Amino acid sequence: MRGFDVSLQNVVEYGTFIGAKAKSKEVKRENVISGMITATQDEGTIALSDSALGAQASALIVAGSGTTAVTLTYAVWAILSHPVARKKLEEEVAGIPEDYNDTQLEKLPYLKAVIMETLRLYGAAPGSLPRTTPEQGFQIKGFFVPAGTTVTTQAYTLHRDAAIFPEPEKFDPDRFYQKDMTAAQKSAFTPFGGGTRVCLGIHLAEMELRHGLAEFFRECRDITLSESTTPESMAMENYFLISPKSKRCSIKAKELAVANG
Ligand code: HEM
Repeated sequence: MRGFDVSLQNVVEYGTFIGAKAKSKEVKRENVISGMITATQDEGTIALSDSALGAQASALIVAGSGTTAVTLTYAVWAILSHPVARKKLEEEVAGIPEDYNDTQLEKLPYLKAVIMETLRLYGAAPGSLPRTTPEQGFQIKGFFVPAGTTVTTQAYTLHRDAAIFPEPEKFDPDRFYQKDMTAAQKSAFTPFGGGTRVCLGIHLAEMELRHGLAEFFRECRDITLSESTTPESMAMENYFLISPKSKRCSIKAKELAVANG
């Protein structure tokens, strides 16, 4: 717990530092925090305080780093554990030019399918996302839920509903490969949440996943999982953000063992 407190403290301190830097105009390039300052000034609303800016920056660090990192970690594990998927992905990403860009990556159908299947099984935040019903209450499937009730749904079980995703426990990118999702899949597939509070970083996260996986599976053709990486070591723990029980997915290149994640 002490370790957690220290980490949180570090994030808050760094967030405050970023906020102060953006305010002092030391950073020449526009970034999301300086954008917030400009937007509130333009609208004539009260300027964001240093602590509010720091809190925004800290929240983005927390929401935007571990989430993508753990999803990438599970993606690498899943692909290295499935030789057919690995071969298809390696062949697809090997076909793009050396100086590839994101527009080219977006057009790769197998990479897209791998990312969707990873997000289905190993999206970083698959737990409850609470909402409060509006003042007029809420009608759903013939039931009335009174105003002010906390309601929630979560991706974990929706993504493992066999009626929507057959053989749900199977890592199978082909279920999304060059196929449109069914209507039921579209409404159940919520790795980034949904509605007005949907993940703010959805497009950045998808871009990071595309780049991370494309680069890894172009460059690391001789990588295998280390013996210590097993379904047990990768079993999912969930304290709002998931992580493997062992906190890592160890891989090795030829004789050299490296830790990933
Ligand atoms: C694979 C990576 C990611 C996953 C799976 C993920 C997932 C989620 C989920 C499930 C939520 C809750 C949405 C809801 O309540 O409906 C969320 C919220 C949020 N995410 Fe992400 N996220 C990822 C990456 C990122 C990145 C890269 C950023 C920004 C740099 C980010 C910023 C945020 C923010 C700011 C919120 C709060 C939005 C709000 O309450 O209005 N996320 N994310």
